Amino acid sequence: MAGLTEDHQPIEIDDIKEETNNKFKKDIVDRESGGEREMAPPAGSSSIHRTSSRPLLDLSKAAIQGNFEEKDPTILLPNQSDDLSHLALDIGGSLIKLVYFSRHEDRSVNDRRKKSLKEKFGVSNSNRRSYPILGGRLHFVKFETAKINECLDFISSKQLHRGGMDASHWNSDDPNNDNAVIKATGGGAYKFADLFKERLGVSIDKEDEMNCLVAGANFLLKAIRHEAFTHKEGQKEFVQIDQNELFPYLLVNIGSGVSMIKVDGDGKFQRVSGTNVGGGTYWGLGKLLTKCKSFDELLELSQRGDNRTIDMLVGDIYGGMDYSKIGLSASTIASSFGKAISENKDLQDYRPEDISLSLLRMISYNIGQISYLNALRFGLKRIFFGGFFIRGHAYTMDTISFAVQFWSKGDAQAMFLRHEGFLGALGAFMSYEKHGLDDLMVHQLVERFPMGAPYIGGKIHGPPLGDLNEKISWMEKFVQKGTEITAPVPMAPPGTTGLGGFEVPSSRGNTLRSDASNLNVGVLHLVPTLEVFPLLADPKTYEPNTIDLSDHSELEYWFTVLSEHLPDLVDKAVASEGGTDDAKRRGDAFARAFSAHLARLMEDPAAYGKLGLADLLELREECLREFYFADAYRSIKQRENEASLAVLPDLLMEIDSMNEETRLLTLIEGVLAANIFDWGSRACVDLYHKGTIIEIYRMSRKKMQRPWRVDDFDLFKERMLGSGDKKPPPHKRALLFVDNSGADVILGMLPLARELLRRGTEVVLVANSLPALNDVTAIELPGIVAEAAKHCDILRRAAEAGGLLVDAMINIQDASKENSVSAVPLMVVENGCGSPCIDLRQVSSELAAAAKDADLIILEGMGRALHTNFNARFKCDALKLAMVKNQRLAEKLIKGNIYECVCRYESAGDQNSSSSFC
Ligand SMILES: CC(C)(COP(=O)(O)O)[C@@H](O)C(=O)NCCC(=O)O
Ligand SMILES: [Mn+2]
Repeated sequence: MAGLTEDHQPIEIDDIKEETNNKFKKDIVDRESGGEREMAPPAGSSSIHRTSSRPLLDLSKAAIQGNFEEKDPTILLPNQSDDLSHLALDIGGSLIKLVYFSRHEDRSVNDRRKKSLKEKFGVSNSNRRSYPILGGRLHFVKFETAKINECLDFISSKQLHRGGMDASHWNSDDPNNDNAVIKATGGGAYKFADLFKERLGVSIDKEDEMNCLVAGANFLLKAIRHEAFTHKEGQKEFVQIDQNELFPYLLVNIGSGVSMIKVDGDGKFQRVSGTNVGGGTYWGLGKLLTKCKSFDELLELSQRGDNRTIDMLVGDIYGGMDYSKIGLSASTIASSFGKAISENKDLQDYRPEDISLSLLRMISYNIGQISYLNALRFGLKRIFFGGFFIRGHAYTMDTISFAVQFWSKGDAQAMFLRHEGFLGALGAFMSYEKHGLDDLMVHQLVERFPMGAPYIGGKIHGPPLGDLNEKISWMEKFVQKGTEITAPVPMAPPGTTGLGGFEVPSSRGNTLRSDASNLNVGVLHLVPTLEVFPLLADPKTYEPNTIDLSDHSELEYWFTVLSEHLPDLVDKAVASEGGTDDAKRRGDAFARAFSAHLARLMEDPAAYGKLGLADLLELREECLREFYFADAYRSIKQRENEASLAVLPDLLMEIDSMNEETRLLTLIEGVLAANIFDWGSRACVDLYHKGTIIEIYRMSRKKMQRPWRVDDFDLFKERMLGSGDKKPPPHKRALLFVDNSGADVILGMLPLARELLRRGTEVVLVANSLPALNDVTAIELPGIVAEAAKHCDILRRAAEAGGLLVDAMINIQDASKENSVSAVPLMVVENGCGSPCIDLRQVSSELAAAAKDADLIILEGMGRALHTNFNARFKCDALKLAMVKNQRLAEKLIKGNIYECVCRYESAGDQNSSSSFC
């Protein structure tokens, strides 16, 4: 991603002051001598490529991120990728599964704002990064074993075998390690060991398959929030597993044969049973009976089958009746393939589709039944199924679920894993010592779905994508070739696989596709700095999303909103990059990629884990970043900032002429009115064509009559000003989660912050780490505050005290040194997100540190206070302020209309309070 100069243009390394460049190079050398990997760039070179022996930093296209005038700006290295990689493999009979980790060096250099925060809050994690997605990434890729050479090319092109590992550790001290070793499991680890040595010069360290399966499953179940799911009648439902209650469980791995493993803890397990009737049986018999050429083809066939033509049902024996005395319905399979005995038919008289389905049900039921009996034997309630037989196939999962449900009478539950194909490879990966990943917690992992990941991770793919250009041309080819993903998706509820396992599947359309693209695994970003927001009243039950997209009509609605917004967004994004041909091409690719994501999710809403509106909105931002659109709304934000700053002094004067009570009301009205500046809302964007920013702001303020639709202002006022003679103490520290640039932050939130400061409350402005729509970012805020501070003593002193003002303000600082000593500080922290919404289970460590002494939270805007967190409860006082800029949401959430407002206040001690709907 390119960095921004002050006029927000991308800059190249040549543009960076020589001093900065030298400083940066020195910084790298300093860090090396501090014990990190050696990676000194050769003098005078700005583009450094890997040597064959070890990875080096690639400084080409390095760019400053943030304010160019900062003394120690953050420098990003867009071309530096996968600098430290580690790889593990599971080489099976048909597929090679590859898990590799790319760790990025901490590329941020000193940042004054962060330094002062560190002093103030004592942020403990020394590993902090300014850029939330640079920690490291875990990638999941597959190849056909028959095409092992493609796999070797992939490893070689990414130099994944050169991760600096010795026999058991990574981070070997010897970078010229000739004894490089790759951990691998599966039969192919033995079969292809020589080939790996010959082609890549590496040895294979063979890991026990069962060990790996268990280690992989344990890691996934502990570290990934939406990993396990149940599957009933075509519907996935994610199950939140409490880490402390994970063990014991039964892991059923369905490969060619089936293993049943009782897992009691990390490294504690026992293979308690198994069956020789497994995936190999289905594929082998299926091949003989149907002449299918591949496993997927056989599964595909089953979707069009009717097993009643070949299975003997209870009804066939009892003249169409149920055998109700023992609880068997007429449609229950009495004997798989049993009809073939009495009918005078040959193999060719049966449809291959029916044979395939009959086989699939026979084997799935059998596995489900044996699994349940073993669970019963050991008193296990949870059974997780994995292995190549399942491969995301809806009908298989339904059948197994039904069998477990049926035999346990609902007592036990079958669960499946989203990364089920990668258990072994992940386990092999976990067997490297000292990578520390086994200690990672749920909140430190963020799964992203870059274009390519759902396809290369799921489908077996060809040569690796190198750079963005390749990705774009790949997208172009992809769209030309297969229209099924970008084609309009039918707006029908997802098909079901039938009423339980013993019935005939009622619908077997696209949603039951057996192909491997159903395995949607993204890239796991490991961000050790993320933390759970410490002020959440109950983190375990916290659910960020207010809108549940598993309701199909909701999904359909938001799908349409986002699709319709796309052309305008692409225009803005392309313009933000100068409207060049390259930008247009990227814009086009972005639109295709995002449409493909939307189509995929319409087809299978749970494809990427549990889907909420916040996830969709974040996906859009991530997709923009993937195609190198750093900040699509940058010029709009700048224009609105300038216009708002120009009228701020008049607004402050007007506010200062009021008494305390009127002032507080005016300030809250101001926040609500200014929240109208939202470039993500279609209605608002239509409005902007009708007047200038200031005209719209005036109009919006005029309409601010109370009562608002949700109006807890009186409660808030009482806490702030007291009633009668009782004057409550001010809050100690307030966290203000700010939303949009321009009027929203400058004419709305800053004046409110100023009031709090004036009353002796420390204020922390919490802003996005990365751009999203027209939201203000933590990097932009200090500049805005500095401008505002030119017109206001309170803000200036507080900003100085909070370490916000930099060199530009040094003269003013000197002039008012005495005042600044006593002022309560105004600070800025980044929230760790790049989305219009906020998931408080994963926030930056600096926000978590700032939250520790906070006793007031103000969440502002539709994304942060309505789409997410509307129902969130906090340990301290919380004020949620937003204008509802969408008619449907207004009706649904507040039983009101578009442009009505929410002022919801919940005090710390009053967790059960319900707001006053007016
Ligand atoms: C993306 C947004 C949540 C941003 O709102 P904000 O948080 O800035 O108040 C909002 O603009 C939105 O929900 N837009 C989509 C709905 C619509 O166009 O009506
Ligand atoms: Mn916003």
